[in-house]
This record gives sequence, C-alpha cells and structure tokens, in this order.
Amino acid sequence: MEAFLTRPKRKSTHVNPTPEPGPSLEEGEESTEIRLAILSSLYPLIEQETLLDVLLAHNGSVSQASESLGSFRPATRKSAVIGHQRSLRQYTKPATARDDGLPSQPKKKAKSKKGSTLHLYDPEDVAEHTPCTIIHNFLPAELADELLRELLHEAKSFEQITFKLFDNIVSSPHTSCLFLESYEEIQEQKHSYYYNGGMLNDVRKLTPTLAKVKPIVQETVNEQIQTRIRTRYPGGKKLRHQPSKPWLPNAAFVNCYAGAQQSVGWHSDHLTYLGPRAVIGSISLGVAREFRVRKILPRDAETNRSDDPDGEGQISIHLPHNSLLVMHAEMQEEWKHSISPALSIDPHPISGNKRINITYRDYRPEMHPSLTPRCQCNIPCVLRVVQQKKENHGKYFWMCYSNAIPDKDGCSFFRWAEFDEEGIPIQRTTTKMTTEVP
Ligand SMILES: O=C(O)CCC(=O)C(=O)O
Ligand SMILES: [Fe+2]
Repeated sequence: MEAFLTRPKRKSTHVNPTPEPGPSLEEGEESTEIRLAILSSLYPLIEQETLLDVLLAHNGSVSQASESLGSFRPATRKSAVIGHQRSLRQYTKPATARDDGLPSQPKKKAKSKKGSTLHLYDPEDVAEHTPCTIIHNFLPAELADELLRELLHEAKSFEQITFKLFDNIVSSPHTSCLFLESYEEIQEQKHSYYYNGGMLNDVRKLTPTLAKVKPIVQETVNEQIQTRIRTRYPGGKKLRHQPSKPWLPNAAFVNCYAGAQQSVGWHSDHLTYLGPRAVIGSISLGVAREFRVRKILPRDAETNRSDDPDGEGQISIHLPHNSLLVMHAEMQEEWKHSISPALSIDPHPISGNKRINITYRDYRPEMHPSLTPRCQCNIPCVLRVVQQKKENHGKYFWMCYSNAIPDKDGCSFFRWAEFDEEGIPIQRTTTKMTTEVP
C-alpha cells in the first residue's frame, strides 16, 4: 500500500477510476475520488459507499483507512447475480380511493438513502428515479448477437487506458476503444483530441454492424429525448443549454469487461467534446452487469452537508444483454455513474464472462478542440461543471488538462465557460483568468 502511494513512478498500476474518453473527475473532488479509487482497487469486494465512509472517518487518509480495513472481509454481501424483478410502482403511483371510503394512503416516495443501494429492473422505475431510460430487447435478437460477436473479436486487441495519477501511471480495470465513421475523422481524432492529457493511439473505423446499428440507436434516442422533455422536464421544455437539434451519433466508444472484477469507477463523462447537456446511447451485450448511478447534491461550504441526504444513495440499474440505456441531458452534469465489480456473474452463451458496452456519442462540431480555449501548456482545455459547491453550482469552466500528462505538471489556467440556450459556446474576446478553482 505505502509502496503504491509513495513510489515515484510505476509502470502500470491497476486502479479503478476514470478511463477515457468518457469520464471526467469532478472539480475539487479529485483527491476524494482518487483516494476512493485507490481504496476500491485494493478492496474491490467492499462496496464503494462503505469505503467512502471509512475514508471520511479517517479524514481522507488512504493509508489509515487501508490500515483499518486491513483485516476487514465483508461477512455477507448481497449476491450480484441478476435475478428477481422488484417494482417500485406501488410506492410511486398515486394511491387509489379505498372501498371503505376512508382516505387513501399517502403516496410514499421511494428514496435511495445514503449508504444503501436501490436496485431497479423495471423501465418505468428507471425513468422515474434516474436520469436514464432503458429499453430491453432493443435490437432484433440476431442483430444483437452479430454485434456482440463482431465486437468480441475486436476486443481481443483492445487495451486498458492508462493515465497519470499523481506520479504514477495507472490503468483502467477494463479495456476499450473508440470507433469513428471515416478515416479522415480517425486522423483528426488522433492528432487533435486530448483525453486526460494524452491522445488516443488506437482509433478504429466503425465495424459494419456498429454502422448498421447506429441509425437505429439514433432514431430511438431522439424519440426518447422528446418523451423525456415532454414528460419529465419542468413545463415540458428542454433544459437550458440542451440543443434543440437532433442528436447525431458520430462516435462509438466500446468497453469490454472481461470477468466479474472488471469495472469502471465513479465518474461523469467528459463534456469537453460533447458539450453541455450531452445525451449518450449505451448498448449492453453479453453478461448482465450493474450500472450504478448517484446524484451529486451540492454541499454547504461550512457544514459539508447537502439539503437532502436521503437523495444521495446509489441506484443500481440492471443492464441485460441487448438493452439500450439512454443517459439523458441532466445526467453528466448532476449525476455520477459506475460499473461496480460483481461477486459473481451469469455466463452468457456467446460471450462467456464478458460484457461489451457501446456508448454512441455526438461529438459536436462546435466543441472541436480547435475552437476551445488552450491553456499556457498549449493544450486544449477540459470542460467541467461545478457539481459539489452550492456557490456557482451548475456553472461550466475550462481548465488545464495537462496535469494528467506524464512528466508534465500542468498550469493553473481557469476560465468560466459560457454557452447560449442551445449549448453553443459564446466566444469572448476578453477573458478573465484566475488561479482560483471554484
Ligand atoms: O459500461 C458501461 O455501461 C458504462 C461505460 C461508461 O461509463 C463510459 O464509457 O463512460
Ligand atoms: Fe461513463
């Protein structure tokens, strides 16, 4: 443990958080997230909420938390096997009048209390309690199997994404690869787009089946966006900074989780190239795994408490083979997600112990790195949003990326990012620069 924390440089340390191009660490929260990730990589069988509690009990000291966890082995842990269907509709539907004329039971609000995990299987529950919608049996069965076979073949040569964490080079505990539509876009991607401070070496052309499935995802996601706006958003109106124009997926980021222990830590996906209020269409194939989400509630600077501790628990959405999960426009700014390690999995007839995930993404032309600010390191900045602090909550900002580049220490560049109603960046000629991160 100490060796891990203090060793000056280490080739590939296995750690749990933020691979790319999806995830982004939250501002000012890096240390907690990263410390949690380190603990999580050391104790993969202990729930992240428990690890967080232990970490907080030791004032954020990983080594002390690790010491007290040293002999800890969870006595019992809920089975990770995907099984029964539990619906929350009984709690959330308005109660009907009683036959005996007595007043109806008050409507119970299902909450995900801090420290507990609410397991959701039913699409109506998912839409009600999370910023996602799920569609089961999304593709014709044969097409889903064809896509799975094709991507299992591709995944044989996928690599773990490595990035810099303090002075260590660490790698994500699963493999992935980015697929684009044309060779021009691949070249462009390899030479202009930065992720965690570096560029992607392995970018491939969409496979025939990824290309065939793309318009199906596009149509469904656009329908789902409209339904979401109509049924869930205030006044039935799109969110501020959410584009009105249709969602056009032009990239597919494919993840492969080989075995129960492969995972991805808590993160929000980078908005740098997707822009504000990004929507993502995510297909799951092969082994069913748990997708966990939790809302980031702003905290009071003095008490470090949120207004609604009952809203902070984890929600687990079960993602079976051939399901489409739409992460809606409120997701990346306000929630975090993860694929937690599982104790056990049900093998899939085609993929064995593997799960393939495809996230179709709309890399927006107005977010091209040639149009976004560069910091003093001459590298395009990363776009982030204030998630935790009440002050400036929801505001976007650009900051230096290169802290994540091996052998580079980065600079203190910071600039508020402004967007119009449609989420298009507003270019300013004069810029305010400060070293203070909100
Ligand atoms: O595997 C999944 O379902 C999620 C992957 C993810 O969060 C990402 O690629 O950003
Ligand atoms: Fe993600």
